[in-house]
Amino acid sequence: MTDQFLGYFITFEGIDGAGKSTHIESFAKLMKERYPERNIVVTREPGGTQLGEQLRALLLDAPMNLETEALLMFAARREHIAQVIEPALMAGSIVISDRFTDASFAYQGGGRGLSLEKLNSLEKWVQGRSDGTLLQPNLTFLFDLPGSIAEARRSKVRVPDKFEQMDLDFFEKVRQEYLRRAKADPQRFHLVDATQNPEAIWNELKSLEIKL
Ligand SMILES: Nc1ncnc2c1ncn2[C@@H]1O[C@H](COP(=O)(O)OP(=O)(O)O)[C@@H](O)[C@H]1O
Ligand SMILES: Cc1cn([C@H]2C[C@H](O)[C@@H](COP(=O)(O)OP(=O)(O)O)O2)c(=O)[nH]c1=O
Repeated sequence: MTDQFLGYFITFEGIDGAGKSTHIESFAKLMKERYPERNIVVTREPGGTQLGEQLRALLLDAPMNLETEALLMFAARREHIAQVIEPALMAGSIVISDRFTDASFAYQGGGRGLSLEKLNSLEKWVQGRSDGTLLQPNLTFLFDLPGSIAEARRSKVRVPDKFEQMDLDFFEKVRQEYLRRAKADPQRFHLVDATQNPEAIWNELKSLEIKL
């Protein structure tokens, strides 16, 4: 039997420093105002569960083999789906996640060079459902901007983690893989020009009609 999701799954994606975190909480509030009867779940990857947060601490700090990194990202994701995302969607909640699988394709695939074949099989394994479909976001905001602008924004405010220490060439490859995926699935992706000022971005997010 097909498990019917009554909820709606939204993800925020983009290279580090693109401006996702700046907008995610206000966006969650906006959804609550629009849909007061719905429960809103704001979560993140890697993370979102106790185990996922432990894996996050390792992933953002310890240098590791590429396959190990991908497997741990997807292990954290499996737990996140099982404990948080699927139950919330089954109960009709709106789930808003700071990153999901597009980030694995972009960072481990585009950035570090893991093959699409391996990423596709991990995705199938971790997001596969009993009816043969894959759990996917209904809507993904991709905050797009050149790596140099993102780097300048980051350097003002934070101590870089493992990924944020990567060079511009890495972030350009990550960005290109995000854009490739957005082009391949225009129905799911909404591309945000993240070079705009925060007010303009917020107006864009607010004006988007979202049909649950
Ligand atoms: N549109 C913007 N223009 C200029 N600076 C921004 C913009 N959006 C966010 N910032 C700033 O850039 C930094 C990184 O933003 P953040 O939202 O943490 O990015 P992300 O979550 O995508 O890594 C923060 O200091 C934030 O205030
Ligand atoms: C979900 C995910 C994140 N990442 C990376 C991207 C980011 O550099 C990092 C954590 O993302 P993020 O939460 O955006 O970092 P911050 O708290 O600094 O805003 O993990 C991957 O490499 N693969 C993945 O599958």
